[in-house]
This record gives sequence, C-alpha cells and structure tokens, in this order.
Amino acid sequence: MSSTYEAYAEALAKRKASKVAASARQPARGGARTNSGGEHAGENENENEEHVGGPARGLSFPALGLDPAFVRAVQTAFPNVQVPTGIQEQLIPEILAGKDILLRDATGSGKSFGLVLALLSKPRIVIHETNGSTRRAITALVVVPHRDLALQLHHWIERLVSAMRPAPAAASIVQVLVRGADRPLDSALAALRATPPHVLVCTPQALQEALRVDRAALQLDTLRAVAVDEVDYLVETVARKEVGKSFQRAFEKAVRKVARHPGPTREILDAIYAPRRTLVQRPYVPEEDKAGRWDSVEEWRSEKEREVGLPQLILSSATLRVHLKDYLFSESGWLNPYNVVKIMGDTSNAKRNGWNADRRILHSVVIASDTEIRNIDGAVAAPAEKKESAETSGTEDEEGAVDSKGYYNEKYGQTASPFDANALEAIATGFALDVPSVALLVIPSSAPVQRAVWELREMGVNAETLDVEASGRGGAYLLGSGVDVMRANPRLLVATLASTRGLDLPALTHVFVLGLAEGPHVNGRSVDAYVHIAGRVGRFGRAGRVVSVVGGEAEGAKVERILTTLGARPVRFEHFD
Ligand SMILES: Nc1ncnc2c1ncn2[C@@H]1O[C@H](COP(=O)(O)OP(=O)(O)OP(=O)(O)O)[C@@H](O)[C@H]1O
Repeated sequence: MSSTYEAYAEALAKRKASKVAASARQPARGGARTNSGGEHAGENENENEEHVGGPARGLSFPALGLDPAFVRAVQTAFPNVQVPTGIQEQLIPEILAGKDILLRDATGSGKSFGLVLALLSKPRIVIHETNGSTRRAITALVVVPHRDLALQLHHWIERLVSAMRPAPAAASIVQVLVRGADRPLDSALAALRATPPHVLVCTPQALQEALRVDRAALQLDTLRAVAVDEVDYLVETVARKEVGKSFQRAFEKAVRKVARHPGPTREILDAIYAPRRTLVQRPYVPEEDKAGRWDSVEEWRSEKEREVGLPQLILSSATLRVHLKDYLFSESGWLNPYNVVKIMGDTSNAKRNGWNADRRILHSVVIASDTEIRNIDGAVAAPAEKKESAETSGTEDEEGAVDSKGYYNEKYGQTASPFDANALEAIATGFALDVPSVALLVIPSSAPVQRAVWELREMGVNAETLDVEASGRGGAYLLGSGVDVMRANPRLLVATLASTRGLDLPALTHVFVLGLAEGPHVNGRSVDAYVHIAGRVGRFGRAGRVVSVVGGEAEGAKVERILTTLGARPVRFEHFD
C-alpha cells in the first residue's frame, strides 16, 4: 500500500514544485501567504502546501471566518482572548476550508484553543432520514492523549457555551468519552445517542472501547472532522538513522514492535480512513471520463476523493519529528494528498534567538546529594524580577488529597522508597520557598505517582496526584478560577509526562522535574519530552520556572545538553546558592 500511496504523493509533489517555480516567476503580492481555497470553495488547486508561521498579522477572528456573535461569546467567556494568535490566523481558515492539516507550533501558542474555535464554527451535521425527519450527528471528533486534557477542552467549550445568547444545552455542543470508574461507558454512550454533540472529545482507549461496544453511537460515517492533538505521542514511529548493521537490526525490531502493537490511535485512524486506501489502489478508468472532464489522472483522483467524502483530518503537536511527518504524510494513508496543508510554526527563529528568548521561563538544574543541594556549576544569575511571595504551605487534607492515610502508611511504610530522598527533599524545599499557588512535579514514566505523593506528604508538602476533575469544583479550580484558594494553600501536583501533555493550568508557575523524564539517554525523544514538560509554564507571556532535580553531575550535564539543544541556559535557583 505504502509504495502506491508514495507514488500518489510524489506525483503531487512534482506538480507542486512546478507550481512553486511558476509562482516564483510571478511578481510578489505581499503578505504572508494566500489561501488556495478548499473543498467547499470548489477551487482546490490540488497542491500540498507548506507554510511557516510568522508573527500575527493582526487579523480579527471574524476576518478568519468566525461568526461575529460566536466571537463575542468567546471574548466574554475568555476576556484575555481578543484577537487570534499567529498560528490561529493560519489554522482557523484552513480548518473552515475543510483541509487536512499537519500542524506544529510551540507549546502554549494557542493550537488547541484555535482548533476548538474552528471546529465549533463548522456547520452542524444534520442527517435527513428517508421518512422525512432530520436528526443531528456528531460533527467533529477530537482525540487527546489523556483524560485531563479531554476535561480541559470540555471545560473550555462549556465556558464558551454559557456565554452564548441564547445559550444552547452544553451536551448538544460537547461531550467527553474518557475512561474512569466515575464515568461508565454505558451512560456515556446513551448520552451520545440521545444528544449527539457538535464536538466529541475522547481518549483513544475510551473511543476504541466504545467502538467495540456500540459503533453506531459514534456515527463515524457522517463525521466532518477528526483532530488528533499531541499526535507524536499517540502515533509511535521509529527514527531512521544511516548507520551500521547493529542499528539496522534495532531499527527493524522497533518497526516490528510498532507493527505488532500499533496502539489505539493508529487502529482508529486506519478504520476511519480505510476507504482512501482502496481509492488509492483503484486504477484510472478512461471510460469513466466520457465527458472529458478531467485534464489529468490527478484531477480524476482528486474528484474521487471528494466523492468518498472522508472527514478532514487535523494532526497537531508542539513536536513533530521528521520520521513521524514522513509517516503521516507519505505512508499512513490517512491524509488526502489533494487537500492537505502543513502549518509549521517558526521554531527556527525561536531556536536561533534562544528558545527562551520570547518566553519568560527560567530553567534551573539542581543537584541533590547526601551532603548538599546546589545549583549545577556554571548556572547564571536569574534576571531581577519582582516576585510574588510564597505563603506558608499548609498540610491539612483537602478535596482531592490523599485521604486514606492509614491505608497508604500500611502500603508504603514498610517498603524501601523508589525515589532519591535527597531529590524529594530538594523539591519539597523549592516548593515551600518559591511556589505561590500551584506547581507540577513530573516524575519518570515508570515511577509510581501515588507513592511520590505519599512520600511528599510525609515531608509536609501539600502534594496530590494531578487530577483536574478532583482538584475542586469539578476542575474549575485548576482550569481557571481557583487561584485564590490555591494561593492560601499552595499545592504540588504530581504526574508523569503522559498525563500532563497539552494541559493549560493558568495558575501554574513552577514545574519540578525529577531526573530525566524520558529515560537516561539524551536524544530527540528526551528533548521533546523536556519541551512538553517545560511548556506547561510560560504560556501567553506568563512567567514560569522549570527546576530539574538530579542526583549527580553526570545527570546534570545531560539536562544541560537538553537545554543547550533548545538554546537555553541554566539559571541559578537562588534558594540553593
Ligand atoms: N488568541 C488568544 N489570545 C489570548 N490567549 C489565548 C489565545 N488563544 C489561546 N489563548 C490561551 O493560551 C493558552 C494556551 O493555549 P493552548 O492550550 O491552545 O496552546 P497549545 O499551543 O495547544 O499548547 P500545547 O502545545 O502545550 O498543547 C490557553 O490558556 C488559552 O486560553
């Protein structure tokens, strides 16, 4: 399949190259780029476009195609959101035009928020039954890696809905499908059937289970759009390297492993886009072209694509490695090569100027040993800044905290800790001295979160497992309104990287990282992991601090290498001078 598909994409790439050459001969028209239209406009130019983001052009949301009344609701619900960000200027019109999209831009640049606004602005799907009645169907499916991110998007949309006049029933606009004891699948599916929402937000595992139990409730056949956020986490691909035989064997083994365990997201996308694979392999039949409508085989195929009418696909992340882009673009068979656009935020600039240049994030590396807790050698002084003072860290139990103390004492009290006690002490100290309201502690993927919470609480830290919904008022505290409550009693949320990707917690000021979050090797994967971890702070001009706590010089040097790759330098965490 893949070779046919590659040939298919290659033909388009050639055509695009000749168009680019032709347009290079045209006089410049100014502006960043012009849109080539999309399926609705009927003026699809059959080209694979790529555009690289620049600064925002100062357009308004209505100028991007959003309804003015909807924009008023957005601005009422989110007073900080008045004009689109640079990436939203590019993303929103392409989503509204029905394009397939491969999107990458920095963490906190507004990708997910822009996605939500555009999907809500797509026309609602209404099915006309043979008996003359009509019913609504799900318009867009948004797949995210973890439950908390699903709840965050749900919360955003509910806020928006409540600002609409008249306000529709929230369940008709958004529902979530996630796993959890408190969210039985049966009732979620019953709700979907009773009131199909405009947008369904789900995790891949929950969606896969739902498809097994009640495929009809998901209405995949009439979907208009599928979006996969954090796609590099959800779709695993293997990095290729031009090296010797031993690497080749490891590479092939890794490829076989992915083939054996493709993961739920691949399986879901394979199922939804299966008709495209059939289409790609279908030979051109000249007799079909009696009316001489098509100038080329490509135009014929492009029309067949429109006839099949698969939902547009939007794939996004702050980090998209080349091997993943290659896979998605040339091999997966999910994207429509006649109607796809790549939107790549301008990370090269950020890198050239220092990753940190336009973001107010301070990165520190702290070495915690038996004898001392200190900054890594060579850390520079932090720029002077007015700081909010940290208030005392309370220790009383709260909603969402570990309440069954006896149970955990019994469970953990008798066994050796898997954590480095010096590192936990450094984190507890840093938290007490520097955190005004909320901090996140990211521990390695294989480490037990609940145990870390218990140990920190034994040290007097107000620690809890990151769980947006349990954090207070069904998630409202962490997702927006709880700053004052949390300021009175700062909390340390503990999680692994997998459950923090994409999260936007406005009150978060600090991220502590225990060791190297993604294993002991410094490679593209660990750099990407750091980008996502650090990206939980410093969003939209807010200040933030990332403190990596390691056990020794060697590990500290690895974190420093990651920072160097990102164009950042460690600054001193002043409490450990
Ligand atoms: N146009 C805007 N103006 C002001 N703030 C915005 C705008 N768009 C989004 N935001 C805010 O920016 C924050 C980050 O947005 P979002 O989560 O969409 O970023 P992201 O690019 O998806 O990040 P990540 O890569 O970490 O998932 C949110 O708090 C959101 O409310």
